Amino acid sequence: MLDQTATALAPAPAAAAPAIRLTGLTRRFPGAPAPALDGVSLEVAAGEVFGVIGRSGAGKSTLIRCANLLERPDAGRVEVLGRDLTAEDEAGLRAARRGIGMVFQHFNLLASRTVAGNIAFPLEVAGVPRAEREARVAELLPLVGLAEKRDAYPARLSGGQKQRVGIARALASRPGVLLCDEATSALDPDTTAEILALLADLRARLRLTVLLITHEMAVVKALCDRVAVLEAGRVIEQGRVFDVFTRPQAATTRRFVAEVIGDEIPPGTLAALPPPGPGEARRLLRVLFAGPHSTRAVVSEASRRFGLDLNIVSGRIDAIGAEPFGILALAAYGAAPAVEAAIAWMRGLGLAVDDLPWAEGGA
Ligand SMILES: Nc1ncnc2c1ncn2[C@@H]1O[C@H](COP(=O)(O)OP(=O)(O)OP(=O)(O)O)[C@@H](O)[C@H]1O
Repeated sequence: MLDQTATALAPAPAAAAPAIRLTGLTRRFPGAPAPALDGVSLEVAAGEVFGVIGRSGAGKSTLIRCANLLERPDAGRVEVLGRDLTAEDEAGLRAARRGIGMVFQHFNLLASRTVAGNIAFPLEVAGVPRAEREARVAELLPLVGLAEKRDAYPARLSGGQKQRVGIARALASRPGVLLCDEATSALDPDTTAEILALLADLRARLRLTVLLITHEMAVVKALCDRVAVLEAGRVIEQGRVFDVFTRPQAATTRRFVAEVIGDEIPPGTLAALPPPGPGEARRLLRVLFAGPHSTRAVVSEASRRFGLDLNIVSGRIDAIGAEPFGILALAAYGAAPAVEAAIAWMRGLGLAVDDLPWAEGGA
């Protein structure tokens, strides 16, 4: 049975349909003033880690529950590994769910079973013979770093260890896709980092396809290839994590991104800057360097070439995956055409330059 499942759920070839395709998902709970999901569409490619981020109440839990039909959408379609779950009857759904692993925020372990017993549980339910179950558990324990804890009961485990069990259990039937519901939200920061590293490692080794929901941008940054931002049941922005982090479009996304990118201008900084001199323009610019630019050289050369006074008011150099980037906020003083020319010159170098509002002290 295990082998059959594995074959049926082998990763799709590159040109095939996405591993998960959600189309026009809508869910309104009876009596609720607004729908929890309002026409959500997204696609997760085979081997991709896709994050859905949103504030409390945005609709994330409803979305992930709809993705395996634990919650039935009022409208829309859920396709997983080429199978339309919305068209399946209960028996079909049970079979399809064996190809979908689920990791929960609160682990949902059985207190009366050992670590091995919890990991083997979905295999037992699926009727996998004992010897095969034991072989699979023996494979999974070292993979999640729990080789020593085989016979421990959940009450004796730390939160991080419990989630390792939850992850191993989700992988037990070699699912074609993994759904993660706030997998690190119940953990402290160090344990969160550990579990994120484990998921990143498993993802690389097993080429997992993952759809995860989270309210933490750090999770998206550490794990995801692409991200969708959910607000009031709608996707307000989606794209590659690098693009969304470095050039967020929606105000909500900018707030999320600021939490992890840390490119906010420290309070009081702008108020401390001088007003523009007579005939001078003063602009606040956000300059994004993607790739191996030297921020210092660009700032000093722009200043020299165009006769500007450029003050760095905040700066941050970071990387998302293997892609480095830098973000600077510059207060630019000089003749208006010279500032324009400097902006055009920087854009010509491939930098993204945007105006920021002069939020303090008045422009
Ligand atoms: N079973 C339910 N009955 C009625 N309303 C519900 C139900 N489940 C969710 N809702 C409502 O639907 C909206 C979306 O909830 P959902 O739990 O999906 O959001 P969320 O982004 O996961 O938030 P949180 O992070 O707080 O769980 C909220 O307004 C919520 O109150």
